[in-house]
Amino acid sequence: MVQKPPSSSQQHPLLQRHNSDPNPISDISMSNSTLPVRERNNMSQPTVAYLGPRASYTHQAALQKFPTDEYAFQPQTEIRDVFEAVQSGKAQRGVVPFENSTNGLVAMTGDLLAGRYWYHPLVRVCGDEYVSVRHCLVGRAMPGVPPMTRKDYAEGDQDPAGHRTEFLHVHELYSHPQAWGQCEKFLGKHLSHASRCNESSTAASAYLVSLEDTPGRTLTMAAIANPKAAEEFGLDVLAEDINDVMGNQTRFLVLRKGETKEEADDLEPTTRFQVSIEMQERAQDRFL
Ligand SMILES: O=C(O)C(=O)Cc1ccccc1
Repeated sequence: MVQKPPSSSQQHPLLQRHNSDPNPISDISMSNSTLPVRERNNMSQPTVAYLGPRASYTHQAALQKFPTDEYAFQPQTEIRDVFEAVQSGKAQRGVVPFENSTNGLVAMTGDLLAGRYWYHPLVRVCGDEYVSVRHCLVGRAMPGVPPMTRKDYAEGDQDPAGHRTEFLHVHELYSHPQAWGQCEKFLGKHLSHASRCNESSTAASAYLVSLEDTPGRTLTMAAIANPKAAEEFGLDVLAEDINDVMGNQTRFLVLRKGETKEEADDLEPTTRFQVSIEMQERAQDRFL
Protein backbone atom coordinates (compact mmCIF):
# COMPACT_ATOMS: atom_id res chain seq x y z
CA MET A 1 0.00 0.00 0.00
CA VAL A 2 1.25 3.51 -0.74
CA GLN A 3 1.43 6.02 2.03
CA LYS A 4 4.13 8.57 1.46
CA PRO A 5 5.90 8.77 4.80
CA PRO A 6 8.11 11.62 5.98
CA SER A 7 11.23 9.52 5.55
CA SER A 8 11.95 6.73 3.09
CA SER A 9 13.38 4.53 5.88
CA GLN A 10 9.83 3.97 7.12
CA GLN A 11 8.55 2.79 3.76
CA HIS A 12 7.52 -0.71 2.89
CA PRO A 13 10.31 -2.20 0.70
CA LEU A 14 7.94 -2.60 -2.24
CA LEU A 15 7.14 1.08 -2.09
CA GLN A 16 10.60 2.56 -1.75
CA ARG A 17 11.17 5.46 -4.04
CA HIS A 18 13.21 4.94 -7.17
CA ASN A 19 14.17 8.41 -8.17
CA SER A 20 17.70 7.80 -9.36
CA ASP A 21 17.80 7.79 -13.12
CA PRO A 22 21.29 6.78 -14.23
CA ASN A 23 20.61 7.99 -17.73
CA PRO A 24 18.70 11.24 -17.45
CA ILE A 25 17.62 13.11 -20.55
CA SER A 26 18.37 16.25 -18.63
CA ASP A 27 18.27 17.17 -15.01
CA ILE A 28 14.88 15.89 -13.92
CA SER A 29 13.78 18.06 -11.05
CA MET A 30 10.49 18.43 -9.23
CA SER A 31 8.21 21.14 -10.42
CA ASN A 32 5.09 22.53 -8.87
CA SER A 33 3.44 23.04 -12.21
CA THR A 34 -0.31 23.04 -12.06
CA LEU A 35 -2.85 21.97 -14.63
CA PRO A 36 -3.77 22.98 -17.21
CA VAL A 37 -0.73 23.25 -19.49
CA ARG A 38 -1.30 22.67 -23.18
CA GLU A 39 0.62 19.82 -24.82
CA ARG A 40 3.33 21.09 -27.11
CA ASN A 41 4.75 19.46 -30.18
CA ASN A 42 8.16 21.02 -30.11
CA MET A 43 10.38 18.35 -31.68
CA SER A 44 13.44 19.63 -29.83
CA GLN A 45 11.95 18.75 -26.46
CA PRO A 46 11.93 15.22 -25.04
CA THR A 47 8.45 13.75 -24.83
CA VAL A 48 6.71 12.37 -21.76
CA ALA A 49 3.88 9.95 -22.58
CA TYR A 50 1.24 9.60 -19.86
CA LEU A 51 -2.15 7.95 -19.29
CA GLY A 52 -4.44 10.75 -20.43
CA PRO A 53 -6.40 12.65 -21.29
CA ARG A 54 -5.38 15.99 -19.83
CA ALA A 55 -6.36 16.43 -16.17
CA SER A 56 -5.94 12.75 -15.32
CA TYR A 57 -4.14 12.02 -12.08
CA THR A 58 -1.35 10.61 -14.21
CA HIS A 59 -1.09 13.95 -16.02
CA GLN A 60 -0.74 15.59 -12.63
CA ALA A 61 2.06 13.15 -11.72
CA ALA A 62 3.84 13.88 -15.02
CA LEU A 63 3.58 17.63 -14.44
CA GLN A 64 4.89 17.28 -10.89
CA LYS A 65 7.86 15.27 -12.13
CA PHE A 66 8.92 17.00 -15.33
CA PRO A 67 9.39 20.75 -15.86
CA THR A 68 6.88 21.98 -18.41
CA ASP A 69 9.40 24.25 -20.12
CA GLU A 70 11.74 21.33 -20.87
CA TYR A 71 9.38 18.51 -21.87
CA ALA A 72 6.50 17.96 -24.26
CA PHE A 73 3.58 15.98 -22.79
CA GLN A 74 1.75 13.40 -24.86
CA PRO A 75 -1.53 11.88 -23.55
CA GLN A 76 -2.14 8.19 -24.30
CA THR A 77 -5.46 6.36 -24.21
CA GLU A 78 -4.38 3.22 -22.37
CA ILE A 79 -1.59 2.28 -19.96
CA ARG A 80 -0.22 -0.14 -22.56
CA ASP A 81 0.02 2.76 -25.05
CA VAL A 82 2.42 4.49 -22.63
CA PHE A 83 4.59 1.34 -22.55
CA GLU A 84 4.37 1.19 -26.34
CA ALA A 85 5.42 4.84 -26.77
CA VAL A 86 8.48 4.25 -24.57
CA GLN A 87 9.39 0.91 -26.19
CA SER A 88 9.15 2.40 -29.69
CA GLY A 89 11.17 5.48 -28.76
CA LYS A 90 8.30 7.86 -29.62
CA ALA A 91 8.50 9.06 -26.02
CA GLN A 92 11.67 9.39 -23.96
CA ARG A 93 9.77 8.89 -20.69
CA GLY A 94 6.41 7.39 -19.72
CA VAL A 95 4.26 7.90 -16.62
CA VAL A 96 1.77 5.24 -15.46
CA PRO A 97 -0.24 4.68 -12.24
CA PHE A 98 1.25 1.81 -10.21
CA GLU A 99 -0.35 1.43 -6.78
CA ASN A 100 -2.70 3.16 -4.41
CA SER A 101 -2.67 3.50 -0.62
CA THR A 102 -6.31 2.36 -0.34
CA ASN A 103 -6.59 -0.48 -2.82
CA GLY A 104 -3.16 -1.51 -3.99
CA LEU A 105 -1.75 -2.49 -7.35
CA VAL A 106 -3.03 -1.09 -10.63
CA ALA A 107 -3.50 -4.43 -12.33
CA MET A 108 -2.71 -3.41 -15.89
CA THR A 109 0.59 -1.77 -14.94
CA GLY A 110 1.50 -4.80 -12.81
CA ASP A 111 0.72 -7.13 -15.70
CA LEU A 112 2.73 -5.11 -18.18
CA LEU A 113 5.74 -4.89 -15.87
CA ALA A 114 5.53 -8.56 -14.98
CA GLY A 115 5.55 -9.61 -18.59
CA ARG A 116 2.04 -10.93 -18.99
CA TYR A 117 1.95 -8.80 -22.11
CA TRP A 118 5.47 -9.49 -23.22
CA TYR A 119 5.69 -6.83 -25.88
CA HIS A 120 7.79 -4.17 -24.20
CA PRO A 121 11.02 -5.94 -23.25
CA LEU A 122 13.14 -2.78 -23.12
CA VAL A 123 10.87 -0.74 -20.86
CA ARG A 124 12.42 -0.03 -17.46
CA VAL A 125 11.29 1.85 -14.34
CA CYS A 126 13.57 4.81 -13.60
CA GLY A 127 11.62 6.89 -11.07
CA ASP A 128 8.37 7.44 -9.26
CA GLU A 129 6.03 10.20 -8.15
CA TYR A 130 3.26 10.38 -5.54
CA VAL A 131 -0.01 12.27 -6.01
CA SER A 132 -2.70 12.93 -3.42
CA VAL A 133 -5.91 11.56 -4.86
CA ARG A 134 -9.07 13.39 -3.81
CA HIS A 135 -11.88 12.03 -5.90
CA CYS A 136 -15.04 13.96 -6.72
CA LEU A 137 -18.33 12.92 -8.21
CA VAL A 138 -18.59 15.05 -11.36
CA GLY A 139 -21.41 15.53 -13.84
CA ARG A 140 -24.20 18.03 -14.45
CA ALA A 141 -25.60 19.67 -11.35
CA MET A 142 -29.33 20.29 -10.93
CA PRO A 143 -29.85 24.05 -11.23
CA GLY A 144 -29.02 25.76 -7.93
CA VAL A 145 -27.83 22.61 -6.16
CA PRO A 146 -24.33 23.10 -4.60
CA PRO A 147 -21.79 20.27 -4.34
CA MET A 148 -22.20 17.85 -1.46
CA THR A 149 -19.26 18.35 0.87
CA ARG A 150 -17.47 15.80 3.02
CA LYS A 151 -19.17 17.39 6.03
CA ASP A 152 -22.64 16.73 4.50
CA TYR A 153 -21.49 13.22 3.84
CA ALA A 154 -20.29 12.73 7.46
CA GLU A 155 -23.59 14.09 8.78
CA GLY A 156 -25.32 11.58 6.58
CA ASP A 157 -23.53 8.94 8.64
CA GLN A 158 -25.61 9.97 11.64
CA ASP A 159 -28.85 9.77 9.72
CA PRO A 160 -30.67 6.70 11.13
CA ALA A 161 -32.10 6.01 7.70
CA GLY A 162 -28.51 5.82 6.46
CA HIS A 163 -29.41 6.87 2.91
CA ARG A 164 -29.72 10.18 1.16
CA THR A 165 -31.58 11.03 -1.96
CA GLU A 166 -29.36 13.59 -3.70
CA PHE A 167 -28.13 11.32 -6.47
CA LEU A 168 -31.14 9.12 -7.20
CA HIS A 169 -31.28 10.61 -10.71
CA VAL A 170 -27.75 9.30 -11.49
CA HIS A 171 -28.07 5.87 -13.11
CA GLU A 172 -24.65 5.38 -14.74
CA LEU A 173 -21.27 5.92 -13.15
CA TYR A 174 -18.02 6.03 -15.11
CA SER A 175 -14.44 5.77 -13.87
CA HIS A 176 -11.15 3.94 -13.97
CA PRO A 177 -11.63 0.55 -12.22
CA GLN A 178 -9.14 1.50 -9.51
CA ALA A 179 -11.34 4.39 -8.35
CA TRP A 180 -14.36 2.27 -7.32
CA GLY A 181 -12.51 0.62 -4.45
CA GLN A 182 -11.34 4.00 -3.15
CA CYS A 183 -14.88 5.36 -2.79
CA GLU A 184 -16.88 2.33 -1.62
CA LYS A 185 -18.43 3.97 1.45
CA PHE A 186 -19.73 6.94 -0.49
CA LEU A 187 -20.91 4.81 -3.39
CA GLY A 188 -22.57 2.27 -1.11
CA LYS A 189 -24.46 4.98 0.66
CA HIS A 190 -25.44 7.30 -2.19
CA LEU A 191 -25.12 5.44 -5.45
CA SER A 192 -25.73 1.75 -4.84
CA HIS A 193 -28.57 1.96 -7.40
CA ALA A 194 -26.22 3.13 -10.21
CA SER A 195 -24.43 0.83 -12.65
CA ARG A 196 -20.64 1.14 -12.98
CA CYS A 197 -18.84 1.44 -16.31
CA ASN A 198 -15.06 1.10 -16.53
CA GLU A 199 -13.11 3.64 -18.53
CA SER A 200 -9.41 3.89 -19.38
CA SER A 201 -8.84 6.72 -16.87
CA THR A 202 -10.76 8.95 -14.49
CA ALA A 203 -10.32 11.93 -16.81
CA ALA A 204 -11.51 9.85 -19.79
CA SER A 205 -14.67 9.10 -17.82
CA ALA A 206 -15.27 12.81 -17.16
CA TYR A 207 -14.73 13.52 -20.86
CA LEU A 208 -17.23 10.82 -21.81
CA VAL A 209 -19.86 12.24 -19.46
CA SER A 210 -19.24 15.72 -20.88
CA LEU A 211 -20.00 14.48 -24.42
CA GLU A 212 -23.57 13.49 -23.54
CA ASP A 213 -25.98 16.23 -24.53
CA THR A 214 -29.23 14.32 -25.04
CA PRO A 215 -31.90 16.05 -22.98
CA GLY A 216 -32.99 13.74 -20.19
CA ARG A 217 -29.67 11.84 -20.27
CA THR A 218 -27.21 14.45 -19.04
CA LEU A 219 -28.30 14.29 -15.39
CA THR A 220 -28.27 10.50 -15.34
CA MET A 221 -24.50 10.16 -15.95
CA ALA A 222 -21.67 10.97 -13.58
CA ALA A 223 -17.96 10.21 -13.25
CA ILE A 224 -15.46 9.80 -10.45
CA ALA A 225 -12.55 12.04 -11.28
CA ASN A 226 -10.23 14.83 -10.29
CA PRO A 227 -11.94 18.25 -9.86
CA LYS A 228 -9.49 19.54 -12.49
CA ALA A 229 -11.06 17.10 -14.95
CA ALA A 230 -14.48 18.62 -14.20
CA GLU A 231 -13.03 22.05 -14.95
CA GLU A 232 -11.24 20.82 -18.11
CA PHE A 233 -14.37 19.22 -19.58
CA GLY A 234 -16.99 21.73 -18.42
CA LEU A 235 -18.65 19.58 -15.75
CA ASP A 236 -19.84 20.42 -12.24
CA VAL A 237 -18.56 18.91 -9.02
CA LEU A 238 -21.57 17.10 -7.50
CA ALA A 239 -19.78 15.80 -4.38
CA GLU A 240 -16.31 16.63 -3.05
CA ASP A 241 -13.72 14.38 -1.44
CA ILE A 242 -15.64 11.14 -1.81
CA ASN A 243 -12.67 8.82 -1.25
CA ASP A 244 -13.09 6.64 1.85
CA VAL A 245 -9.65 7.51 3.23
CA MET A 246 -8.44 11.08 3.47
CA GLY A 247 -4.75 10.99 2.57
CA ASN A 248 -5.50 8.61 -0.32
CA GLN A 249 -2.37 8.54 -2.49
CA THR A 250 -1.29 6.94 -5.73
CA ARG A 251 2.27 6.14 -6.66
CA PHE A 252 3.11 6.59 -10.33
CA LEU A 253 6.10 5.09 -12.10
CA VAL A 254 8.37 6.78 -14.61
CA LEU A 255 9.40 4.53 -17.49
CA ARG A 256 12.25 4.74 -19.94
CA LYS A 257 13.72 2.49 -22.58
CA GLY A 258 16.56 0.18 -21.42
CA GLU A 259 19.92 0.46 -23.11
CA THR A 260 20.39 -3.12 -24.23
CA LYS A 261 18.34 -6.16 -25.11
CA GLU A 262 20.62 -8.20 -22.78
CA GLU A 263 19.15 -6.48 -19.73
CA ALA A 264 15.72 -7.62 -20.86
CA ASP A 265 16.81 -11.17 -21.63
CA ASP A 266 17.74 -11.66 -17.98
CA LEU A 267 14.04 -11.56 -17.18
CA GLU A 268 11.92 -14.61 -17.80
CA PRO A 269 8.37 -14.25 -19.05
CA THR A 270 5.77 -14.98 -16.39
CA THR A 271 2.86 -17.35 -16.67
CA ARG A 272 -0.58 -15.84 -16.93
CA PHE A 273 -1.97 -16.59 -13.53
CA GLN A 274 0.66 -15.57 -11.05
CA VAL A 275 -0.64 -13.98 -7.89
CA SER A 276 -0.24 -10.31 -7.28
CA ILE A 277 2.70 -10.48 -4.87
CA GLU A 278 4.73 -12.54 -7.33
CA MET A 279 3.97 -10.00 -10.00
CA GLN A 280 5.14 -7.24 -7.73
CA GLU A 281 8.34 -9.09 -6.95
CA ARG A 282 8.98 -9.70 -10.61
CA ALA A 283 8.11 -6.10 -11.36
CA GLN A 284 10.86 -5.15 -8.93
CA ASP A 285 13.39 -6.73 -11.31
CA ARG A 286 12.53 -4.00 -13.78
CA PHE A 287 13.63 -1.22 -11.46
CA LEU A 288 16.97 0.34 -12.23
O1 LIG B 1 -4.69 8.89 -13.89
C1 LIG B 1 -5.90 8.63 -13.86
O2 LIG B 1 -6.78 9.49 -13.96
C2 LIG B 1 -6.34 7.25 -13.73
O3 LIG B 1 -7.43 6.93 -14.09
C3 LIG B 1 -5.47 6.28 -12.98
C4 LIG B 1 -5.82 6.43 -11.55
C5 LIG B 1 -7.01 5.92 -11.06
C6 LIG B 1 -7.34 6.09 -9.71
C7 LIG B 1 -6.48 6.76 -8.89
C8 LIG B 1 -5.31 7.30 -9.39
C9 LIG B 1 -4.97 7.13 -10.73
